Amino acid sequence: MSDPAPQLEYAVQLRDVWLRLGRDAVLRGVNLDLPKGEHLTLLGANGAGKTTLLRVLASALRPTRGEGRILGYDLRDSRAVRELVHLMPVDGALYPDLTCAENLAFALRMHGRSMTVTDAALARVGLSQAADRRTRFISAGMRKRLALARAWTLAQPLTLVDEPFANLDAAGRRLALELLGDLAAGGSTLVIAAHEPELAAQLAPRSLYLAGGVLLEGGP
Ligand SMILES: Nc1ncnc2c1ncn2[C@@H]1O[C@H](COP(=O)(O)OP(=O)(O)OP(=O)(O)O)[C@@H](O)[C@H]1O
Repeated sequence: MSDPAPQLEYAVQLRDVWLRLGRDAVLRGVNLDLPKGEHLTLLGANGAGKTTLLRVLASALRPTRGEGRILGYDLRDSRAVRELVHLMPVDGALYPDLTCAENLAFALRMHGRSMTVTDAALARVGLSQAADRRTRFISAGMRKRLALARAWTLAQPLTLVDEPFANLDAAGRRLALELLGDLAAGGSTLVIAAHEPELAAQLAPRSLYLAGGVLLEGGP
């Protein structure tokens, strides 16, 4: 299948994307058109390939076969894609020896943004008291809050979130909905991989289901 023509109204265009890791084909002929501003919930059992697909969309993994565009840029143009996309991995991908405030400031600096918003972002996620604690010493839920604060502060045009509700208490899940809702309202397109379809659907009513590396419409 040929490279899709760049269409600026699409956040994601994938054509027959295959990805092989080791011996296994983890993604098998994935096709996807996601218009800008239309948010997507990605469902599927453990090991179905959700994280792998998010990593392909972030240009962190290159398809073995097939083509794709992110906001009009070829997926192979990693530099351009990474300027526009934020991937929030399931473990938060924080630097364990940096404090909460330093983790946020570092991300902002890497994107040439002002670091003056760090305090406000920490306050927004209830982590003001933990600002100076190294992230290796905070709880999994606090790390999730910090990773959400980083995604919210960066507010990239395409935000990919892997299990944003995992490890959060009820207040944390409400906060995740609010922060991701702010991102959507601000114009970021969201792709949310989650095991909580009813929560994710509040933000992203369109859902697709991965099974054995194949992307299907609807639920299981
Ligand atoms: N680096 C790797 N090398 C080989 N296989 C891998 C690698 N990373 C992931 N896989 C395999 O790819 C498949 C899909 O994994 P992936 O993490 O994308 O699933 P997932 O849908 O996100 O699962 P979960 O819901 O458990 O987070 C799994 O079978 C996994 O073992």
